[in-house]
Amino acid sequence: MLLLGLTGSIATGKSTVSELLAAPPYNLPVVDADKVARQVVEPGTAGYEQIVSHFGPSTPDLLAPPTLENGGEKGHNGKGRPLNRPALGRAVFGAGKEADRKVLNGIVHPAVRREMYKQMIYAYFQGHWAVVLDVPLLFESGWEPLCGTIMVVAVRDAKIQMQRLRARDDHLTEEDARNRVASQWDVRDKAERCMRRGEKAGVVVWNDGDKEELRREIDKVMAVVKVNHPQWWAWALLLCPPLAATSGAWSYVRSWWIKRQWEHEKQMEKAKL
Ligand SMILES: CC(C)(COP(=O)(O)OP(=O)(O)OC[C@H]1O[C@@H](n2cnc3c(N)ncnc32)[C@H](O)[C@@H]1O)[C@@H](O)C(=O)NCCC(=O)NCCS
Ligand SMILES: Nc1ncnc2c1ncn2[C@@H]1O[C@H](COP(=O)(O)OP(=O)(O)OP(=O)(O)O)[C@@H](O)[C@H]1O
Repeated sequence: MLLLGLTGSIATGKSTVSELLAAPPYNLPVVDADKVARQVVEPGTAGYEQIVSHFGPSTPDLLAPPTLENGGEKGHNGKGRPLNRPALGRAVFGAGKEADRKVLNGIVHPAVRREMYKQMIYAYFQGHWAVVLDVPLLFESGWEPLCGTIMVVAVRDAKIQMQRLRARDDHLTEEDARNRVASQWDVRDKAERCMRRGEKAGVVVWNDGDKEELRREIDKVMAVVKVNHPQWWAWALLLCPPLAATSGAWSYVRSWWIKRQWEHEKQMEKAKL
């Protein structure tokens, strides 16, 4: 089964693409890291407790105000009110907040990884030819070598990204939006890094146009991905676990090598400046 990593930067269109891939004619299962990241910090989880204990003292509005809809003072399950996500966002995105963001990532990411592995294994045993891993921080958090193919959804014009982000999340101020964009790698760098993997292992979808154009672009790109990863190969991997292990290991080593070379080049470029 192909692990198709879907990434980009904030508001460049990953969720829009994952909806297209989950619908006919593709019907692919999607493991959505943002969705899982919400589940693992619901009241009553270990993630929730750790976030409240670390960020509570410095963030007075960390929990959503009590309302009838969210279950009042003690929340729906009696384990606390849900997190006030915009407030937590302000605590971790922005200049000088890298250490707090690291703490939050350290709490959330291991739990996200565990849940994502479970969902991937489930998709493998269902015999799908591919599973989409929708992971915004795929490159930043080292998931890249796991993916047989990576699809980066990118925009050439940074203004479009900002406009779409502000239109979708109207609770964000312009500064909030800028901080969020700046907390990730530049999406054009991600596109370049993706192309470095070669056509079989990396595709870039440019999403500066309208949604109809995006759909056409996806159809074009998916035709290439399907030729490179046919259904018979998915069945061969399912029926022959040693083949799956060898193929997975080869793909991992190749991707790791490309990642290493890229990092080396970037270091050399920095040293020249
Ligand atoms: C800070 C939080 C509470 C803000 O919640 P909010 O509902 O406003 O945003 P949401 O979770 O929908 O994320 C929106 C987008 O922000 C970006 N983003 C989220 N977390 C991070 C992060 N730690 N670093 C950089 N970008 C991030 C992603 O592009 C994501 O798609 C939330 O983003 C969070 O818990 N982040 C840490 C977990 C994480 O890294 N999630 C990303 C997928 S693993
Ligand atoms: N081609 C397009 N034309 C117009 N609007 C678009 C296009 N692609 C995406 N959008 C809109 O831009 C916004 C951001 O898209 P989307 O939510 O898919 O991004 P994302 O990369 O998943 O963001 P995040 O990282 O925050 O999860 C959404 O409101 C979406 O409807």
